[in-house]
Amino acid sequence: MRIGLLGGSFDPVHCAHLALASAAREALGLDQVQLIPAGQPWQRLPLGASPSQRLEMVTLAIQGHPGLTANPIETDRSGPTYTLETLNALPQGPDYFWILGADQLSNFCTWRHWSEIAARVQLVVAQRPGSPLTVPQELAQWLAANQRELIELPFHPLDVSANEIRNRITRGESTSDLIPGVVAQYISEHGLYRQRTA
Ligand SMILES: Nc1ncnc2c1ncn2[C@@H]1O[C@H](COP(=O)(O)OP(=O)(O)OP(=O)(O)O)[C@@H](O)[C@H]1O
Ligand SMILES: O=C(O)c1ccc[n+]([C@@H]2O[C@H](COP(=O)([O-])O)[C@@H](O)[C@H]2O)c1
Repeated sequence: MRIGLLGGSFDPVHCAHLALASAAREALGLDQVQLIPAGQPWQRLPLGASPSQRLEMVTLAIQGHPGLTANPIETDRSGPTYTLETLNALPQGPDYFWILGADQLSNFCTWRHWSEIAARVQLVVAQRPGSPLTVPQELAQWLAANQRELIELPFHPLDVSANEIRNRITRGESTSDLIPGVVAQYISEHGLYRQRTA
């Protein structure tokens, strides 16, 4: 089994997340890609939606996307969300591919025990407008020393961010081009992002 993992705050999930997960699945021949909403993304708090709301939005968003699943492993856990803890809790056996955008790659060496994460998964990075795709020096050295490579995913750049979506909702503007209709409806029904949280 080859399983892709796309972790995120998903506050809210948007079309670039879905495109990224599907692109990785196709390009790398993955059996499935699991979207994993972080329970308490410690570098991100406060968030506009609760862990269960972000999980529900992801569950709605992946409807009709074959091979994409929502994994509640991090929203079911309490305390700050550390990716290594998640990897430790996943079943052994499959080959895991951790998918991330260029912005998070730049940040990767601030993750808790990042080198253990890099040893456990194949890292897969996608370009993102506004974030030059640069490999942090420490990670580049680690990859070379451990004869490991970073996979660069062929991915058509999409200038979409959850921050832009939250801002638009706060301003009362449409987000229909950036998020699935079911997610827009959920946000409206739950009154999310009408006021700025950070
Ligand atoms: N437009 C995009 N292109 C490529 N990767 C993306 C894009 N949007 C999000 N990602 C990646 O998806 C993962 C989860 O992202 P996250 O849930 O934090 O969304 P975000 O849009 O970056 O949020 P925010 O705007 O609040 O910072 C991260 O690895 C991020 O780099
Ligand atoms: O493990 C860590 O210390 C760590 C630090 C920062 C980010 N992450 C993970 O990176 C993913 C993307 O995070 P974010 O902030 O872009 O939503 C998400 O799965 C986070 O849990 C993980």
